[in-house]
Amino acid sequence: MDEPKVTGTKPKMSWTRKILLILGFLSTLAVIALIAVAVTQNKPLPKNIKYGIVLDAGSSHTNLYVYEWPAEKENDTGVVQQVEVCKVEGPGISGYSHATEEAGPSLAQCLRQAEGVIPSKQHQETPVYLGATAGMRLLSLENKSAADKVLSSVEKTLRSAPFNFQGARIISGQEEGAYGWITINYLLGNFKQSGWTKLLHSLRSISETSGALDLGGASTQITFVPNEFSSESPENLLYFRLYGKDYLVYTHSFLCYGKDQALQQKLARDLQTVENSSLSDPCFHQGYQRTINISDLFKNPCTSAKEKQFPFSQLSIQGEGDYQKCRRNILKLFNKTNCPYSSCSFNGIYLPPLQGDFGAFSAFYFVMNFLNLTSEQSPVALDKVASTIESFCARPWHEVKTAYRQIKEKYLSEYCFSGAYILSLLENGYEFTEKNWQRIHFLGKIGSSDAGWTLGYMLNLTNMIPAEEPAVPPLSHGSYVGLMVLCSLVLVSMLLFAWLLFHKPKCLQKGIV
Ligand SMILES: Nc1ccn([C@@H]2O[C@H](COP(=O)(O)OP(=O)(O)OP(=O)(O)O)[C@@H](O)[C@H]2O)c(=O)n1
Ligand SMILES: [Ca+2]
Repeated sequence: MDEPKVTGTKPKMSWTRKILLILGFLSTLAVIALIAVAVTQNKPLPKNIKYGIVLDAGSSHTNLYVYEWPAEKENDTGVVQQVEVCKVEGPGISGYSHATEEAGPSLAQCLRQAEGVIPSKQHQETPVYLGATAGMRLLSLENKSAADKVLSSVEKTLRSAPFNFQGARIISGQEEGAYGWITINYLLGNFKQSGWTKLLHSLRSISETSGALDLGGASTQITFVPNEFSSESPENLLYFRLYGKDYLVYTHSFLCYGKDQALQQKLARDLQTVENSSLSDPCFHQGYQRTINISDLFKNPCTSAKEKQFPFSQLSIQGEGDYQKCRRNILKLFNKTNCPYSSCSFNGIYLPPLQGDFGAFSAFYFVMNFLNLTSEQSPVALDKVASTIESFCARPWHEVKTAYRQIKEKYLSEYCFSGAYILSLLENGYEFTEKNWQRIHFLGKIGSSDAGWTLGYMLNLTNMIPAEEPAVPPLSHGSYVGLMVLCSLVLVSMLLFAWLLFHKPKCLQKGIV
């Protein structure tokens, strides 16, 4: 049987169609190549991590912080983060005034911990700094040679660690305030905004910085950018140029107004009025008792002026748990009578009108956090804060002790005093009102980093905050690849559309579908 013959010939492809097909094929190839190049060639380089160590030698204890950041992004804001914190066992380094050679070895365990966190091949290049604050400032006023010996002991230990020792020194109160302010604004991303956030911020005019409130054991700092510039008290003004912007910052550090020294001051003053060796104290819980050596009370420069002879060597403190009385008692620590400037906080110290938001950290945070008063979702009003502290102070000591067994007795017994002191300092000292109280944010950490002066100190000493804004690529790698893919898809769609226009496939011709 004859095979049926195929009739008719295949229509010849027109030249236009052929060219279009080739063009389409080549464009698809080009798009694939473009995407491949975008993804591979521009892939961010493998991260090269750098490390830095700062020891915060505070009056009550020493903390060691390890920070890390990607080497390529050193000058960006918000790239340095805390990866480790180690609390040194025992007292702050100023507590070694009678055994100065033991100050350094007390840091050894935390240094070993840092060795475990940082890859060994990077130990040598990792800078280590130690900054001592108010405890050492006081020791150096009281006994300069003991303070020097403590610093030498600490230096010896730090030099024997495998890191790159960069110095151990007492930082000034001004530096402590300024670096705390730099830290929180760096971490909050207030210094530099890029791209959309910059536009958004300028539209909402929120490119402001946040003030910093730091409460330590021996000193307290207040730092912020005031609204109006005044040259009344130049020692309280600092000038910074950061990321291309000028900042005039007010700062003051009150030595002896940290929470431990404020309590010492209060006790030294109350002692002047006692007739026997017993003192009723409204700032401790009812049923709480503590005995202190009178010679210890007058040992440091915060209290030494009040020293006199007493017919007893020990003082027995009995708690009364009376918040209102405690507030009145604390008020006497703030001398508001004479102010040589247009406005003052207390003790004749210049304070410009308070301005903007404040981040309050260290003991401001520890105490308010213990009292459950730090919620950012529903900020607690000033009167509610006061009533919470009042009811806490009114609880008998045995009840408080059983309710918070896990908390160190030294801390727990002082939260009533500390709560009352914080309110006195903020309300009476700095004159925060019901209204601007709402602008205080109690912060422990920002992201993974503790709020405090150490990060700002390291950023400054490693020149990681440039004066001028560094040039940044307009697009991030992700946005670049995304844009590439989008453009390619648009291109392919257009080619497909053009092809469909010139060569209508049969299925799209009228009447077939
Ligand atoms: N969970 C905690 C931790 C600490 N504290 C107390 O908070 C105070 C301040 O602690 P800190 O900010 O660490 O002070 P230092 O840095 O040691 O002191 P300074 O900055 O004045 O040198 C100390 O009295 C400490 O007893 C507290 O009540 N509760
Ligand atoms: Ca401190």
